[in-house]
Amino acid sequence: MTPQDASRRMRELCSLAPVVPVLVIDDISHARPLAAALVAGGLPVLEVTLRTPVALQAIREMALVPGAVVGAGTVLGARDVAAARAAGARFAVSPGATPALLAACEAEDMPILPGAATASEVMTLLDRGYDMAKFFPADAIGGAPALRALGGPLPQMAFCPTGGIGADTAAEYLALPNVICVGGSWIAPKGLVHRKDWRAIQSLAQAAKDLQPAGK
Ligand SMILES: O=C(O)C(=O)C[C@H](O)[C@H](O)COP(=O)(O)O
Repeated sequence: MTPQDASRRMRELCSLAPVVPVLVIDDISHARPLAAALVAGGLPVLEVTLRTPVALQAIREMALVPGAVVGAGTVLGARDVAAARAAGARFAVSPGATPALLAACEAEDMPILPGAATASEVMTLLDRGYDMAKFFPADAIGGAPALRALGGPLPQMAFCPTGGIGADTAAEYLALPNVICVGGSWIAPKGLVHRKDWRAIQSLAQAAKDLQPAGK
């Protein structure tokens, strides 16, 4: 898959809803009901981080939920790409981007949302043919003002900012012309997941789906 095709696919997926829930699953029994609640709330694109022993199995199970488009997060290298692909992940997300990671995704036909935090990192991705990236860790590196500033000289790169974003700040990012969607874990907080409060999570998803860009 070419970088251009990968970015086109990621732009399509990121256009399906304003928020991509970032999920850390440590109990496999949570996978299906959690995905069902998020999809029912209007957030079909789900990122399951490869940070727990059951993450790959969770991707497999969540992919069976009608309407869910499940990808793998925390994809750091070729081994993760192969494992994510075998589990049925439809896309990969990474906090950064290395030549080896990008080459693996291109070879394995895995659309990737690579991470970038600086102008040079954005330029490196643009040089390779990518025009959709994750801005990470968004809040810690300057938030919406930093992303707005990057959009001045580099308007051709679109972003999904992630990292430290919450219900209170998401709208500010969504108002930027270079933001298609935002990512975050606030839609599926640990406490609610452990209490299996799927109804509350569905409500959080619904509120996130209905987010209006600030000032628009
Ligand atoms: O795992 C990855 O690929 C990451 O880059 C990290 C995630 O994007 C953050 O964990 C988002 O989580 P919050 O800041 O809690 O919304």
